[in-house]
Amino acid sequence: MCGISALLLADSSQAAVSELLESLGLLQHRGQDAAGIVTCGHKGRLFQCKGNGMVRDVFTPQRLMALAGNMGVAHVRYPTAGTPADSEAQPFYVNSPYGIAMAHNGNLTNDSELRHFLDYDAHRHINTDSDSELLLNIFANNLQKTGKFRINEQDIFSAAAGLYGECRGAYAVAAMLAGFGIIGFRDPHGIRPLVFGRRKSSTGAGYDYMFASESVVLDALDFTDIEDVQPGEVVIVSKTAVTRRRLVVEERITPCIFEYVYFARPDSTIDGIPVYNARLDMGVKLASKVRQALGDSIDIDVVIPVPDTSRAAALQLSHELGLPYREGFNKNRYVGRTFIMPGQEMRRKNVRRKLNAMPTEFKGLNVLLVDDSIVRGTTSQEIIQMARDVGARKVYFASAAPAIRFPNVYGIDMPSIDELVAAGRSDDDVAGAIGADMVFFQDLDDLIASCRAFNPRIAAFDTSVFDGKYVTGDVTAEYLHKLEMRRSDAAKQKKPGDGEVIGLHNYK
Ligand SMILES: O=P(O)(O)OC[C@H]1O[C@H](OP(=O)(O)OP(=O)(O)O)[C@H](O)[C@@H]1O
Ligand SMILES: NC(=O)CC[C@H](N)C(=O)O
Ligand SMILES: [Mg+2]
Repeated sequence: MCGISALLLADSSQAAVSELLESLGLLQHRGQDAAGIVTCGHKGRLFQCKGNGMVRDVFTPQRLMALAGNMGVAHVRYPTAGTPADSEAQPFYVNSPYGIAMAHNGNLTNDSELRHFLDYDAHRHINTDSDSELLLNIFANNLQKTGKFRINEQDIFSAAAGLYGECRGAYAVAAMLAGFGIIGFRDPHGIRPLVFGRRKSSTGAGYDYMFASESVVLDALDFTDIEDVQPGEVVIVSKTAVTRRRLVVEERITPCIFEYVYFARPDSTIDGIPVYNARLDMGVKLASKVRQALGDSIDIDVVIPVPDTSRAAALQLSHELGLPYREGFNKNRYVGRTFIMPGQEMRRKNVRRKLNAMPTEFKGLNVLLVDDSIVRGTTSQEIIQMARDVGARKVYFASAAPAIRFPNVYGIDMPSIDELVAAGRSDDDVAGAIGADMVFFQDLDDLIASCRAFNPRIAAFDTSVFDGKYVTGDVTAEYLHKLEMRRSDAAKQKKPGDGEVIGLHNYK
């Protein structure tokens, strides 16, 4: 689940880089593997810094100074396609036509077909295994068709319409055309989020405009008039105007429900739904599930969240059940999110490095641990053991999301059904596998209701990891098999080619 942003400052003498950097800091929770910024300065020259690592590692003061210009595009990466190579850090760039830099959040489901088309028909060289490089080249190929010396907004809409016709899957995009402006668009189902907003220029030069994956970025940087880019909509911010057009209107738009469960920051609002409030409501509904299962014999002494994401749901659940809420696990704030780390061994070790159980909160007690989700079971397994090690008597485990039993193909790296602890298991079997006395999973209808409560206009969500229904309609068993072969933990152990691909990155 990558994070993307793009900024155009009205005053051409100002530099966009410091706020782009800040935007990446605010989106770090969406991708910890690579980061990058491309800016556009005088004479339409593009400047780039990107590479593997956290935001704080990739950008040194010296590298940042070199990123000149009043507009730019930025990215933090959590790979879901291709390899972890530096060369797949984003934004991607192509020189023709016009000079385009692009940052992509999501995952294309027809990447093999697009790769073939770009090679055999469009004759465009693709230098990495990244699906995002394909997306950029599809856009470039469509823009090329205009055949013009200088383009206008209509040409960009035509290129995007071509892309909508050719690309399947999930894509929220922030792009920049050298010397022209910035562009944001979302796939027709609106699976991945994208917002934009404006702000009066500090020098009175007009309005600054920004796109970002999450509204928290725009809030923090004092932007106002924050709106979602609509599914299937293209928003173009040039030096002189903002032009938007909804090119595809799907019958049902289906934002990814896992954004509300886990990915997004609680202080963001996505498609009109405040994430924190949706999580509180998940806690209310999960409480009634626990009550239903245990009836009058609730023998729980204390409710304890698994930091960080589950806190809102756990708090509200404890309130509903009239049980004390205690912070039993202390979190090391310097260890990142474990679920989005590559490789099971790394994830497992980091749960232990990150969370430490405080014996006073567990000794001799029946505890209810609450997490937002159980995916591979890495966190729950470790944490339940930790609770027992410090003297917990019974350990119940509640998940604010239903059991995850199907792979994700839209930008969450859950490619393999075999890695999902709940796949093919009953709830009792899951409890056995993670070492809990009992598990409680949210019902899917309740999860959907928790989100819809804040925006009933959204009739449905992408809930594929819970029900195996893929909203783009093109996900076959063969595709899922190929994905698993390419991206399971076992497949990732095989190293990519050792050779350095052509230097489109400059981190080292
Ligand atoms: O069953 P698993 O495969 O372990 O995945 C689920 C866990 O991973 C996530 O936590 P993470 O540490 O990534 O982030 P957080 O600090 O935001 O909760 C999520 O919040 C669950 O705790
Ligand atoms: N999580 C994402 O959005 C990933 C974007 C893209 N598919 C990549 O792997 O780089
Ligand atoms: Mg967690």
